[in-house]
Order: sequence, then structure tokens, then C-alpha cells
Amino acid sequence: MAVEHHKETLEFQTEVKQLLHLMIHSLYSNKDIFLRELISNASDACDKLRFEALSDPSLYENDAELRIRVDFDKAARTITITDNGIGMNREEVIQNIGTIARSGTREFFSKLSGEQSKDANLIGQFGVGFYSAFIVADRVTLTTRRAGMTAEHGVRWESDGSGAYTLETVEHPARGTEVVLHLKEGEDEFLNDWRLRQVIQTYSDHIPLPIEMRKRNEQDEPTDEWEVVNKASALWARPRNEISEDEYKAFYKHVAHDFQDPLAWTHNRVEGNQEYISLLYVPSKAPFDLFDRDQPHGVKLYVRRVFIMDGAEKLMPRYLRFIRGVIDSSDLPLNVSREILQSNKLIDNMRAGSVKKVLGLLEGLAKDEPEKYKTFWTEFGRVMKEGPGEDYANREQIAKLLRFASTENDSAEQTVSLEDYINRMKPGQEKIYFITAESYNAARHSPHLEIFRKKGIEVLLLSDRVDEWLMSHLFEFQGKAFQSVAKGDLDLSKIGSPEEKAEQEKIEQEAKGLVERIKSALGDEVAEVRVSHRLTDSPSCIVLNEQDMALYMQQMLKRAGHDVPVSKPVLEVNPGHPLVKRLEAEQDGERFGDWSRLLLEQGVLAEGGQLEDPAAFVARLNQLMLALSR
Ligand SMILES: Nc1ncnc2c1ncn2[C@@H]1O[C@H](COP(=O)(O)OP(=O)(O)OP(=O)(O)O)[C@@H](O)[C@H]1O
Repeated sequence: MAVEHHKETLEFQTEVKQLLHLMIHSLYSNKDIFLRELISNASDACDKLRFEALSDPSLYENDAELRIRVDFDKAARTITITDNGIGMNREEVIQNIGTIARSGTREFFSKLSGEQSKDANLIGQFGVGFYSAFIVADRVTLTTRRAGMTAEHGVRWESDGSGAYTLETVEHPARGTEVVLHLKEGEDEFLNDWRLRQVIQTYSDHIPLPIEMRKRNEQDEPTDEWEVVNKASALWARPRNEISEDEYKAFYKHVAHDFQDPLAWTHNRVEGNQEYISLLYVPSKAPFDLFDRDQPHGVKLYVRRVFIMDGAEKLMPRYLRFIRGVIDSSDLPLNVSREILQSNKLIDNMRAGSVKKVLGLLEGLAKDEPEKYKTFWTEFGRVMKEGPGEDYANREQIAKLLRFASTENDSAEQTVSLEDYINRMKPGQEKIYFITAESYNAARHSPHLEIFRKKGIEVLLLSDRVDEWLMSHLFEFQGKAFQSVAKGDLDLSKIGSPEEKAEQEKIEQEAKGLVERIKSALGDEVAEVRVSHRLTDSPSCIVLNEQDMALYMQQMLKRAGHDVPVSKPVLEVNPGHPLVKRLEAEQDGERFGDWSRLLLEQGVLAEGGQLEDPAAFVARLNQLMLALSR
């Protein structure tokens, strides 16, 4: 293949410019992290080489001792981080270092406020990576050669971090990547052996690769000999009682490329028929692309300390895609391929065991550290709600972890568990009542809640997008069935007194004629008209069939271009309401029809549905208002 030798100047993608600016300004107080990020990248590059070399050992080029070196030059004011990992070719450098390929990036940047403290948090969600070099450097030179290519295929990338970079083909005999940081004025503290070792030991002690620095002679001058400065043993392989909290946290920051502490973790060694170790972390902040379906999973697979692959989807179900960490098997073959992973009993067992551990960890948090659980739920609750639909076997355990807003505490915060709900159920109450709506306020103000408020029966208020899906997979919890208060026939007779029931029957009897008139006025726009036992303050509401999708969801799907089968609603009316009484007295057939339709239309609107002919609705409403004011 011909080698292009020209040097060219390329512009960073706009987002990269923004990222750089933000990073330099908001992460300055955390500036040590640049070294951890560059070492993590170097370590990932070695892992990738080790994996590719399983099928092509020639990639090692007779140098299979993977390592990372950190060096500095006081006179030149540079720090150099070198690895003999996979390296990159020209296209890969452009792809990986000049662009951010993650979807949702643009949207992410639009959320930034310009306020440094807030944005520093957001940048953490994004992951800082290679660009963190520019926190301390005003020029960065990266020289790299991909494993398996010849020396003349070296690539040199250089930038001052302001908007453009140069790219040049160079001779580079050494395989892997070398990153040289030309330090900014005032950053000389890093031109110090002790300081660099301290940062490495704080952040990178337990990555399973040796990190080397030059040995120093008696005059404290660098020699040509190198020594390992980290423990270089896999943290997860050590016994739990020998690992400190800080070591666990530092390791998390390395595997997760996060700069905040994790919320919790679980570390287990499984022995017996099958042997593996898992070290799994719950982050304290959700990444910005948590809802991107293509977002890579965060658990790395190792076989006997050798990295096999990143984000192995088979190791965690989708609803636990935010979990970060490592699973290290003693039984899988080293040359395990993605295909083998797809259907492998050992993998299935490790996954089932690890899911149990994570659910157990979350249960422990919920019980013993409610504040932390609250943080967890705020960040990841919506993803956990995908659980019951996805993981049938564990659905009771997942259901226990769910938290909801409810009429009990009148707050949008999701804090009520199903166990709390069951403990507060009224005598005679057999069902767990809930409502789904487009927003918390729509749920809270729904006319369907009127009778429940009157009787003091708690209703769970569900307004996350995933809730309708969740409730189509949750049928019961601890033997109590779930019941939407907006769907199907409502029977609260067992909770009330026998007199109430008799009273209801009487009202129904008396309103029979009215119900008939409304039914014939609306014709086939409704499946049925009946007297409502849910309403106390509103004149009417719409009730859907048990199996129907809520109106606001139907609306959303329609907007997204889906065909939604529509079934006709049931209209319930409240004969005690003054408007309905007024309607009953109306003799003019046309007006009776118009007003009946208004009852139907306001029911649809209250459900978050959309009217076929909104202008006609407004005209009818105005007529009614005029008539009533006369
Ligand atoms: N030392 C290296 N050797 C080989 N490839 C590298 C090296 N450093 C970076 N890269 C490539 O550049 C990409 C971008 O690196 P960067 O650190 O910005 O992000 P990341 O590591 O993918 O994720 P994060 O933002 O979470 O740190 C990496 O995914 C990798 O493909």
C-alpha cells in the first residue's frame, strides 16, 4: 500500500472545540486526572492488542510484554506516556482523536449552561478522555503506529487544543502510542518524579499492567533502567479484606473512565462447578446517553486476568446497562469469540449470578442507605423500570426495588415502594391502584382520582415514558393485582359500606334515561355511556378497556408515525354535577347533542388525548358558556 507522506491541517469537529474549552475551564481543580485518563487509554490499547493477538500472534512483533511508560523531561518541560498496545492508523487517529462519534453529542452540548460548577458535573457524564491532556498542556503530540503495520506507517498528530490539529505520516518503528504533553506555564509541579508516582499510585495502582518510570541514581538523575511503579496486579483478583475503599474507588474511575466516585459496588469470587470473579459498580451519575439503545454496556470480560472484550452485552441485561466493572472467568477458553459468547452456558450462569449480586446490592442500599438509594433511583430508576419486561425470572425482586410518586405524599419525587403501598392498603382493598399519564401533574389532577381521594385510597402516579410498558409487564406484587384507575370497570364496593352500594344503584337507576339520551346523541363515537362511580368533582371522564393503551401514549406513537389501533372509549358521567343536571334539563335536541359531545371531549383532553376537530370543540364550549351566562 502506498504511504501518504503529506502533512495536513484539519479542523476539530465543533463539539470537540466546545469540549476542550469546557474541560480546561471546569476541570482545572481536578487536573491530576489527565494522567489517569491517558494511562487508562494506554491500558485499553494494550488490552485490545492482547485480544487481537489471540487470533494473530504475529501482532506482538516479538514483543509480548505489554507495558506503559511515564517519563518527563525537565528541560523540555514535557511529560511522555508511551504504550506498546494496538496503536492507530491514520483513519483511526482522525476518527478517534479529531471527532466525537457518540450519538447524542450535539444534544448533550446544548444542555451546557456556561456555569462552570454545573458543567463540570455534566462533563463527568460525558467522559473526559484524551482531551483532558489539555488541562495541563498547551501542545500535545501523539505519535502512533498500529500493530502489524510497518514503521513508515507511523502517524503524528499535534494540536494546541484551540481548534485545529496537524496530521503527518512519520517513521515510527515502535508499535503503539506515545503522547507528549508540552506543559503550560505554571504546571511544573508535574516535572517531578515523586509527584508523578503519587498520581499513578493514587489512580492507577491496580490496573493489571505494569506502569514503568525511570530508575533514578543517587544524585536523583534519571537512568536508562525502568522500574514498575504500580502494583500491576488485578485489583479484582485480590481478597476483599485486603482492598481499601480508596483502592476500590480508584479502580472504578479507571474501568468506568469516570471522575466521580461510584455509589456502591459488589465484589465476589464464585467457586465450585464454575469459577469466576466479579467486581461490579453502580455509578453515582447516569451517563448522558443512558437512553441511547446502542450505548455500549459497561462490563468488561476477562479470562484468567486477560482482557477479552469490552461492553460484553451478554454479561448484563439491558436494564442494568449502567453497571460498570469486570467479570473474570477461570473456565472460558482464552480464544473465546463473540459467537461463542452468544450461546454459552458458562456465560449464562455468570450473567445470572452477577444480576443477582447487583439486585442484592441495590436491595441492601434501599434498606440500609436510603439517601444513596434515592440518588440511585433518580439517576437510574427509569432504566430499572425496563427490568420486569426484560427479566421475567427476577421480576418480583426488581418490583421490590421500584419507586413511585403517589397520592400519599403529593410530590413528584418517586419514593414510594410497593411494599409501602401494600402496608397502607385499606381494609378490604385487594388491588394496587395506579394511573399513567403524560406528566406528573396530568396524573395528579386526573378526574379518575376523585373517588380515590374521597375514600382515602392511595394511587400510584406514573408519568415516565417507560411506565406504560412497565405496567404491561407487572401483573401482581405479593399476590396483589395491579389495576389502572383509568381502565376497565371500577369496583370499590368491598372497600366502602353496604349503604354506599345501595346508594350507587339508586343513582344509576335514576340516571338511566339521561344515559340513554347521551348514548343516542353520541352514537358510535363511544362504546358505552354509564354512570360514574369514580367522579366526585368532574362532570365526566373517559374510561379505556383494560388492554387499551393510554390515550397520551397512543398520541405519542401516532406522532412518531405508528399505526395505533383505536378502540372506542367508554364515557362515564357524574349525574350529581351541576353541568350534567343542566344537560338533563335541556330540551333542545341539537343543544343536548352538542353538550353531550363536550362531556366526551373534555374527558379525552383530561386523558392527554387529542381532539379530531379542536375548533368545533371551542365553538361548542363558547356556546355553552354563553347559554349558561344568560
Ligand atoms: N493510547 C492509545 N492507543 C490507541 N488508541 C487510543 C489511545 N488513546 C486513545 N485512543 C483511541 O481514541 C479513542 C478516544 O479516546 P478518549 O480517551 O477520548 O475516549 P475513550 O477512552 O473512548 O472514552 P472516555 O471518554 O470514556 O475516556 C479511544 O476510544 C481509542 O480508540
